[in-house]
Amino acid sequence: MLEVLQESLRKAPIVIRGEYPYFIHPISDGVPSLEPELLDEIAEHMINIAGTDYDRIVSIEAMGIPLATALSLKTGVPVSIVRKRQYGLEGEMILSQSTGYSKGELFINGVNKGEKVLVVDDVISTGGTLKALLPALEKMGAQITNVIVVISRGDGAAKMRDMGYEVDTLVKIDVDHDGVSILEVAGEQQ
Ligand SMILES: O=P(O)(O)OC[C@H]1O[C@H](OP(=O)(O)OP(=O)(O)O)[C@H](O)[C@@H]1O
Ligand SMILES: Nc1nc2[nH]cnc2c(=O)[nH]1
Repeated sequence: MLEVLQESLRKAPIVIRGEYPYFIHPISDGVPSLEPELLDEIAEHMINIAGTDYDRIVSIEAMGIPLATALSLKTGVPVSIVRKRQYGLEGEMILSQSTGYSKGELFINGVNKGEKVLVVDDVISTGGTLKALLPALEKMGAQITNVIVVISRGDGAAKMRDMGYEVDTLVKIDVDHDGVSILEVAGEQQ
């Protein structure tokens, strides 16, 4: 299951950002090369989890964009990207994002009251991003049907569950200075 994703994670290099061992992978960074087979495997898996019954796919720049695009092409569902830049459009929602290595603001546009929304992203780590985003989408009147994140590292997904949000993840990993270890793969017995 998810063989292309697992193989690519085993090859992921690590760089140190401050104290934080940061893995570099096509899905989370777009480098060195994001192969269509990998995107296809992930998009198919997301459709197996969430189906296609939603009005909008919401994802976060930068690395949610290829995932949301691949899913949109398969499902015919439109995409709204949560941006790190302000547009000042009517109804724009502003929120504060904090990750393990950055802080900033996010801006949501294009999500309409009453819409069924699928949220996808590349990585969940501290959960800081989704902790800010999911309540904001609900405040805008969206009904969140599923939240799917490709790679889980750390306890962000568990924290989101404690807040009442189920986050499906495709692989759980651990990262240290030597590389990535795969702890769990969706749909596989451990
Ligand atoms: O669970 P968290 O600790 O919040 O981390 C997860 C966030 O970190 C990454 O984005 P990043 O802000 O690095 O932006 P990028 O996609 O532009 O690289 C990832 O795409 C998530 O949005
Ligand atoms: N690429 C990448 N994205 C992340 N988002 C949260 N942690 C990480 C990480 O270690 N690597």
